[in-house]
Amino acid sequence: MDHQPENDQLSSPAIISDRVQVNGIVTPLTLTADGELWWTESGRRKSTAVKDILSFVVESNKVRVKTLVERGGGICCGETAGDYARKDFVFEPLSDESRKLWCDKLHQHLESLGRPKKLLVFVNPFGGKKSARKIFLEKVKPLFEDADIQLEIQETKYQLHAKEIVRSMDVSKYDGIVCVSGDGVLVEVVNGLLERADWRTALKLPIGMVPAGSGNGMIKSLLDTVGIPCSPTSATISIIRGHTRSLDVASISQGTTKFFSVLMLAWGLVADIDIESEKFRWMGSARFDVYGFQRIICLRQYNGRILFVPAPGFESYGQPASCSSVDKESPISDKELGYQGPDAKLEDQEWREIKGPFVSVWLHNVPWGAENTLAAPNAKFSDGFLDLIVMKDCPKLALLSLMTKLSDGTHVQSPYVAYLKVKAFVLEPGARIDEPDKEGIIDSDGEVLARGRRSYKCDQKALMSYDKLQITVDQGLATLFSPE
Ligand SMILES: Nc1ncnc2c1ncn2[C@@H]1O[C@H](COP(=O)(O)OP(=O)(O)OP(=O)(O)O)[C@@H](O)[C@H]1O
Repeated sequence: MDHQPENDQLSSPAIISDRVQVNGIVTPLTLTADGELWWTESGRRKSTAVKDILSFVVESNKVRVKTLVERGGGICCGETAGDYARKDFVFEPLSDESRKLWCDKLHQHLESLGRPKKLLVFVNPFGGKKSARKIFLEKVKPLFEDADIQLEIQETKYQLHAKEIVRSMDVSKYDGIVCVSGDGVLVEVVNGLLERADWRTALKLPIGMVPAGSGNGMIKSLLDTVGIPCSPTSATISIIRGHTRSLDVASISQGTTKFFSVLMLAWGLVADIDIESEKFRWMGSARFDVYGFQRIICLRQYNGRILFVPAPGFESYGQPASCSSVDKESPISDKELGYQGPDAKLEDQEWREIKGPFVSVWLHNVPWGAENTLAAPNAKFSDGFLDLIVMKDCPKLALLSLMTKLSDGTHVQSPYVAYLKVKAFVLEPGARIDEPDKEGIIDSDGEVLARGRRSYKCDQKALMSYDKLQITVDQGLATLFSPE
């Protein structure tokens, strides 16, 4: 016998409930305020997963609802991808009037969700294993189309192309920007938005990531935080749902030159592995492990000094230091319209210092540096602090074992690692101790920020010189599409 779902079985009130035909059988169908569809089939009650109606179309007398259900749930068959399956649910209202009412209610429900309607999508055909185009066409575009999201697609043609577009685009035309790429394009987008005169408004535009690079640290951090596997499908679904979260932005400055970082800054071992392994780009993310092993066997140490303003609770790290080497913020000229970095009174802060030699200095904004690297397990997206991971002297065997611990973040428990949170940071990079005529590389978000003398590809120009640079954090400045 057909029966309506009991109200206490529904997760939220019914928006509409009516008898319809499903697979030729008349059954009650209910749409709840949470976006669940309930119907009975062969005497059993079924439901789609909450809030996973993507869109619907009317096909003659029938209504086709495009849905996503969690793998293993529901009854329809369709493509299974990640933890979700795309399924169509088709029903036939018993009258024209009922069909119109269903369409109105489904439309109202979808409108109430605040999902993005138009997105600018960057596809980087060069990132990672050069598969972004394929990922976009096979995994991303069909889902966006099913969700009725209008796309403006832009393949990036060269380095900084995305930044160039973002700097001058009409932000009011879009509900978000999507990067089908690695973290490099995301950083370009954030920097492009911050260089605009209207950066305050522009930064409210949510940015979504679909993993198609080598590292994919940002999207891994976003999805892993809520226990979702890092896949193009889950990333696309989280963009479709339209939830957002704010993200701290670190301003790195050297004199009047500025760079805005959202992922990390590395100097020493991590930077050398990240940048010098580019010659193994064809290996995908395995390049980091292979080259990492090589770098530890021939370990380098660097002279230098770091200064930092510790977050509350981390005041015991390092030694007290004077703020004399901290630059006062440079005055803003009329020509500089973009964001100038946070208005922090650095000279009034309690600075501490650690002197070299260093094996590695690593600052992290989010937990994952790459899909297999939980660099800073305690990092938060918008706590206003950067996690600092410092390694000084460390035996090679211990270092090799630490490499294996990067995948679950337990490296920070090692007695060879100092792990703390900082509000501001100064790096004074020095030369290698084994070959003092050679210097290192400073890497921010996977790109070279500065190259020292006789370092890898030292003839190529970088944004900053291999010299003192200063970092401050602005809490929650950028906006990301996020699964929750
Ligand atoms: N058509 C292109 N040719 C060459 N480089 C490009 C092109 N389009 C974009 N780029 C540059 O490719 C660089 C790397 O891109 P991306 O971050 O997407 O991949 P990745 O470096 O493999 O991944 P990750 O940053 O996550 O490690 C960026 O600096 C970007 O500017």
